[in-house]
Amino acid sequence: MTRSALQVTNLSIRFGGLVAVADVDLTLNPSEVLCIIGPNGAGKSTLFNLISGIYRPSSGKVELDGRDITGWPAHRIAAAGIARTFQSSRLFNDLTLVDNVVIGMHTRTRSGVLDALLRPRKARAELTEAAERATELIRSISPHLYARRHMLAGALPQADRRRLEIARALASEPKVIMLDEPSSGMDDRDTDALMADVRRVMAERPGLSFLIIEHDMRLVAALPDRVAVIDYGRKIADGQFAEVRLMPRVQEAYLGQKAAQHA
Ligand SMILES: Nc1ncnc2c1ncn2[C@@H]1O[C@H](COP(=O)(O)OP(=O)(O)OP(=O)(O)O)[C@@H](O)[C@H]1O
Repeated sequence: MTRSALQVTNLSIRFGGLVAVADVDLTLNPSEVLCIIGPNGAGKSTLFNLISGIYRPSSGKVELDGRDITGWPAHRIAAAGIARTFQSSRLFNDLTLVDNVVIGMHTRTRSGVLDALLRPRKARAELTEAAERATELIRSISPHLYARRHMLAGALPQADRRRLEIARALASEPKVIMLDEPSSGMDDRDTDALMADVRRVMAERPGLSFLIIEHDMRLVAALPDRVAVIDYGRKIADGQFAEVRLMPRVQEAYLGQKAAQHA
């Protein structure tokens, strides 16, 4: 049996009286795309924060490639092979695209501040090599971004900012990459380009898995191998989108939200 890339078992977190994530089980296989969907406030981002070490779970287990990483701090989890993007952009606007990606490599570079002070030549050589690798990575992800690699990130339109964030996440050479609403703020054309980028990245990196929170049903219907639905912190469905979308519980979860919005 193949080992799962990511295994989440009975994962829960409470904030005071609120159980934001409740006994969630998830399996993400190598080379798989799994989308997490669910109404606003269902607990999707909190689940990401638990997996990536921003929050410590109240109970449950997270395993990466068979290794128990539960409760590890975020930087250790990143170094172990989980990269992520956030709903709101975390780019350095005053740095070029290449430098933003170089920063994403920090879990893979060896020189620290002390090295830079004590062995500046070695640190400089490592930085030059990182810039070359960052440039190559940008080229492999998107010719469009490659043409803009020396621009400041702050000058990029929204869709390119998202692409760059994915490039930066990939720079740490992760086993699992988690994208939090990658298509938000994109039109249909940009969303199609994003899906093409993800497929290209996957084709070039056998074994890499994607966990994606998404609201755009066009993407959810087309991109993932599987979909997991979260509602009130619990997983209420897991399977092919075509089947999951017809489940009464899933329809109720979304209808409940629409009713609340119209109240
Ligand atoms: N640090 C926190 N302290 C207290 N409550 C929190 C905290 N983080 C999240 N919550 C609560 O947990 C619940 C789940 O929030 P979360 O942001 O995970 O939902 P979501 O599914 O990602 O929503 P959206 O689709 O709107 O981004 C919400 O009720 C939220 O208010």
